[in-house]
Amino acid sequence: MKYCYIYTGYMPLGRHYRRAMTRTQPVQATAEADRPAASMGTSYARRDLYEERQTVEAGVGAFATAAIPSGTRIFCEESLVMMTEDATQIELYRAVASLEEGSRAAYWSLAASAKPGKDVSWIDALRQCCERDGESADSFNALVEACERAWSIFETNRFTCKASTSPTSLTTLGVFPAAARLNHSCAPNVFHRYNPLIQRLTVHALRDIAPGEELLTSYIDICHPTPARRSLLRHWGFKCNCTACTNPDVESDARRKKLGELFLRITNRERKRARSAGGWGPKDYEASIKLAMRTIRLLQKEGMAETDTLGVICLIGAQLASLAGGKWEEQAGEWARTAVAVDRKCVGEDSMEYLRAAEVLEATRPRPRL
Ligand SMILES: C[S@@+](CC[C@H](N)C(=O)[O-])C[C@H]1O[C@@H](n2cnc3c(N)ncnc32)[C@H](O)[C@@H]1O
Repeated sequence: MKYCYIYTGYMPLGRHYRRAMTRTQPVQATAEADRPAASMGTSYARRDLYEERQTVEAGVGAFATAAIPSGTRIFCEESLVMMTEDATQIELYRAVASLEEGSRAAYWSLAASAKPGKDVSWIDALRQCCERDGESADSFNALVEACERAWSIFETNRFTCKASTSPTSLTTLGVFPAAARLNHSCAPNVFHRYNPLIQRLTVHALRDIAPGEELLTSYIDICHPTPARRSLLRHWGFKCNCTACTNPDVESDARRKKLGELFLRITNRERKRARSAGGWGPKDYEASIKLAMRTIRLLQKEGMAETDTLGVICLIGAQLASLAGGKWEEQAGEWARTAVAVDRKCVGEDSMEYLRAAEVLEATRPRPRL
């Protein structure tokens, strides 16, 4: 009988069970697998800038131990495990069990507060494998428990690495052991994003952070009013006590709701423009540019000008204004400069977002007359 080390000790991992698990899809994300290693850089967590500490209500958190200037990259981390959203508990367990010892211990040490999934069909599949292998009921129960714990840790700590872009594509999620200690706020002071070019999760300071402040990221899209944010955060099993949630102000909620709507309208119009194959006229451009303007003003009013959302809208606005030309040319340059500055701060110069913004900025520069 083969044994595989997991957090509870040694556990039987029989012939059928192993075969059942190897039949499943590969667990490591493959999209970036063939990128050259040279572009990936190193992994680090700036322990010289922060420390992990127990909090009163939110488990372990990360706290600044030095002044952290806005834009500082605090984490640049490889994932321990990366799975597509359709992966089963068994597949996840297999991925964790196959980690080298240090990484496996790091995984099992993470918080587990997410509730078990509703779909329990994987338990039947596991039972059949265990029965075929002649495993005892105790072994089977321990294995179910291990799979459930692996799942809860994953659901508690995963960050989105590749968002689904269509109904047929799947979201990829990863667990990053140091960044996993970041607690949530709907008024965050750091920003996280997976960078596929370097295959790392990066976390940047959104503003200057003073020593003693907790580093807080947002697990969700914050362009939602308080009740909607609360509902999204139920997944992590806590009620957010950040400034935006404890004093929900009607005007702020209305602004965040409006921001969500405007964002959707702009992105839908952009999709339409992409399908129009150059058939857009000046009025279409003007309507989209005005939507971008309204969104940017609202972001500033809501105190969200520090977030990456501003960079996204400014980039769209800059592209539209540049294409519209004429009276919009100056605006195109201004928005492109803002997008470059926001992306440098939030995701860094090695990110796709920054490179795209820099390209748009270059295109908006006035051409010398011949
Ligand atoms: C990614 S982990 C963050 C690190 C975690 N606190 C730990 O001890 O390892 C997510 C979990 O932390 C807790 N958490 C995060 N943000 C919180 C907050 N604002 N208030 C209360 N609990 C929070 C919740 O239990 C959540 O499921």
